[in-house]
Formats: sequence, C-alpha cells, structure tokens
Amino acid sequence: LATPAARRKAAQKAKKSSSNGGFAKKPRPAAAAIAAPQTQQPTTNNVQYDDAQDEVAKRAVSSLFSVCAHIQDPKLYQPKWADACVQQNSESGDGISPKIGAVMANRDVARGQVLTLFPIHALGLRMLRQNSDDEALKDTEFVAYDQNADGELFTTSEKAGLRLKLNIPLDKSQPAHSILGNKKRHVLFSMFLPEKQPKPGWLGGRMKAASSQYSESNCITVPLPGAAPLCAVVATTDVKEGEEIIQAMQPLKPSVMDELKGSVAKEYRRELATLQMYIEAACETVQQSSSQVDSSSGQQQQQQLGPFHQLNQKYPGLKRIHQDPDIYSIDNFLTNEECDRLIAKSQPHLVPCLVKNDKTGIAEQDPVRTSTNTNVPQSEVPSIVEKMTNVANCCADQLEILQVLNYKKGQEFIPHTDGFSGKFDACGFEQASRQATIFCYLNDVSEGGSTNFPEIGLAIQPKKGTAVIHFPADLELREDTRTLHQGAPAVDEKWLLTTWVWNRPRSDEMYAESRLPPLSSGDII
Ligand SMILES: O=C(O)CCC(=O)C(=O)O
Ligand SMILES: [Fe+2]
Repeated sequence: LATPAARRKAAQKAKKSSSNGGFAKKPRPAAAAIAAPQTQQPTTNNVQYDDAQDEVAKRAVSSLFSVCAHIQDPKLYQPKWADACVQQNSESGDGISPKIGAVMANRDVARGQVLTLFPIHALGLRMLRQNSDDEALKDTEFVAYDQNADGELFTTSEKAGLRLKLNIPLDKSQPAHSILGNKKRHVLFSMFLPEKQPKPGWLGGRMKAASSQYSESNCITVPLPGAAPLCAVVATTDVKEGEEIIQAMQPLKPSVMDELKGSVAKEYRRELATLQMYIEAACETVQQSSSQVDSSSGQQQQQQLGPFHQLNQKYPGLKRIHQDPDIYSIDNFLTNEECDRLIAKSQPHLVPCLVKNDKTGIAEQDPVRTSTNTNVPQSEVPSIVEKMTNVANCCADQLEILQVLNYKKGQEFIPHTDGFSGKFDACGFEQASRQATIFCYLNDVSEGGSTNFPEIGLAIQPKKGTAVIHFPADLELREDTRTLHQGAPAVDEKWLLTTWVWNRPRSDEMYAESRLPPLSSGDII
C-alpha cells in the first residue's frame, strides 16, 4: 500500500469492519512467553485474552488519540517550551552544511531539557493474543487516526520507511496506565508520518537517527511524565545552538532514562500539568464508559495471592530488593571462576532459543526471544546446584534443566512472566508449576541488557556473579502477573544462567539429567 490513494481505499474498507478508528488485522507469529530449552517439550504460557478488556483498551486509544490530535492544532496550543529546534528547509550559505531536512537546535539546550515534542499522527494498540485457533482472533493492531488526511490506516504491509512506530511503555505514574495497564497483552505505540506538515514544537521523528555509533547521538524520545502517550525529545548531552539533532537508536539504561524523566518533570512542571489535564480527561471518558462493562463479562480482577515459596533466609548475602512482590538478590552468589568456566563450557554449544508456537506445538525461533542458549547438566556444575538448592530450600530434582543464555547486541527477551496458573505437565514435571525463578549473571554488563520488571519499576543491571530470585506463582499455583519482566535489548554482550524451582520433583524419564548431552569435561566444583 505504497500510495496514499491505496492506503485511503484500504482505510475505508477497514472502517467498515471496525466500530471506530481503523482496524488493521495483523497476523503475527504466536508468541508464547515461556521459552523452551532445546531438548525439552516447551511449555505454554496460558495468557488469557479478554474481549471486554480489548474493547476498553481500544476506546482508550481512540480517546487518547483525539485528545492528542487536538493538542497538536497550533490554533489551540503552541508548545513554545518545546520549540528548541527547527528543520532546515534551504541550503545554507556555505553550501556544505547544514543539509536540507536536518533538524538543528535554535538555542543552547542543556542535558535533560526538551528539544521538541514527538507528534502523534496516529495511535496504535497491538493486542497480543495467544492460544487461539480462530484466525479472526490472532494478534491485531488497532489504529486510531485522523480521518481527514492521507495515510490514515497503517497496515503491516507498509514498509517501515513510510512511518515510524514508537512503542510507549506506561508506568504506574501515567494516567493512561489505569486504562491500558495490561502490558502482557497491550502494546501502545505512536505513529509518525514524515509526509505530514511539520508543526513548530512537534519536530520529533524528523531528526536523523544515530547510526551505529552510540556516542554520536544527542537526544532520546521519552514519554512525558504524567502525559504519555505524548512524548518529548530530550537532550542527552548539552546541545549548542546550530548543532544538528541526532536521535539515539539504542535504548538507554533505565537509570539514565529515569534521570531524564525526572529532570523533565521538574523543569516543566507547569507545562506538563496542562498536558496531564488533557490526558486525564481522555482517560476519565474511557473509565466512565467502561464502568458499564461488568466484571462477570471478563474484566480481570486482581486475584488475591497467598504465601509464596520460602527461601533459606539464612543464606549468606541474601537481600530483599523488592517487597510485594518479593524479589531477592545475592551478590557474588557465583565466584568469578564459576562464571568464567560456565561461559567457556557453554560457548561452543549455543543454539538459538526456541519458543513454543501455541498453534502448531512446535518449538521454533521467535522474535520474542532472540538470544542463544544451551542446557547445562547438573553433574557438570555441582557447586552451583548445591548453592541453588541451599538458597531455594529445595532438592536438585525440583530444578528445571539449567540453561545458559547468551545475548549479543540487539538480542532480547520481551516482557513475559515465567509462571503458570494451575498445574501443568511441562519440562519433565507432572501436574506441577514453577514457584521461583533463579537467574545468575555471568558477566558485568554496562550498557543495555538489564532485567526490567516494568509493573513494579525495577531494573537490574547485570553484575557478574549476582543471583536474582523472584516468584512467578504463589503456593496455590496462582500466577503473580506483577512479576512481568524482560531481558532488555543487549548493547554489551550478556551471559546468564537460569533455572526455575518447581513445587515437586522432575519425574518424566524423558527429561532425566542423564539424557542431557555433556558440555565438556572438567566439572565446576
Ligand atoms: O535475560 C534476562 O535478563 C531475563 C531472562 C528471563 O527472563 C528468562 O530466561 O526467563
Ligand atoms: Fe523470564
């Protein structure tokens, strides 16, 4: 759909089949969130989808879009506070620089200040659906757009160059979180169309993107505190008047991102309060209209959770780094030698991580988990198994087959939970469930690759030898969705050892430790 006319036609067609906005159906590969070790039957993550919840989310997107479109009308609102750059539209005197189209700072801007805002030409919602055999219920993208302009409907067949999609994570401090809070299912994204007229203060998306050199960028796009999906382009270095604005394409460390958001929140308190008012009003409209959707029709209730698996609280160095849901860490859980030897053992055996396709039942490569991994027989790492069973108060048979994961630049594991609701037959365990996740970082990682728990605002930067333990389900085998987590895209290479503690021993002979192929001679003891 390369031409505006073709897109318009498609948009009209799609409008007929949708209640509001544009409805672009997007078949996507089934994205099971539980990754499978190579030699095992992968397991499914039984994500429930819920039509009522989707309807509320779609209404939220439409409502947020109409408010955002309204704000972008220069007759109504001019963001002078975010008007620190211009787009070059004629050749300068020397004929060398700046280039036509380049976005340049029109004043000095300090790190943490806003350069411009990111325009919202359409607002989209990716709805991840799994476990569905029905074609009509595959993953879809709902897009709310301006019905009077070209290019209203964005289908996945359009080339990435035609528009820019920006995923917008919503933390709990965002008003939109309350109406779009199901991060496991709903991905909010904003769309930018280069062919739209640029508006002063809304030049985001028009600047050059940094190529591979991370260091050459001077800004990044961040959701406006309290006013997402509106986003600002924020300076990541001090920028001089006349300097070209170049956007970083790599994710920043969560701590740096938080610092930038903090400085924007502080410096532009008044301006943000105005925008927040608009966004809150849009959210209230949705809340009012969705209050009719009664809980029996599927609104997910936060289930009461009971006690969780107990760790050995006397384990040396055990620290609780988050309470309710509890997350623990232990520095130097593995020695440097254990980490180095485990990497050396695993390196020659790495294969792409597989994820179960819920439709076919086949374990296959999937963009949800792009790292490589290998299984590690317990017999080759007795000292590590001994520490794990000691801290987790369990026997070695309760540990799922150990895996070493390797993430190279750009590789990631998208947000997922490790647990199940109820009993399952999986990974050699029968009528059982995962109670705890233990992972250990095998190297220090300074850029990218953090393990993020977005529901609780926790980000952990990998530190060599540190173990992290969380609890995907309670003792009654009810999943705790607050433990949603991701392996953020790696910048530096990252190595991780991971396993899960089940509530009963591994029993299926097919998954016996003795069947695992050895990695190398020389056990780590
Ligand atoms: O890579 C990470 O930081 C997390 C890995 C993970 O979540 C998993 O293996 O289940
Ligand atoms: Fe995980």
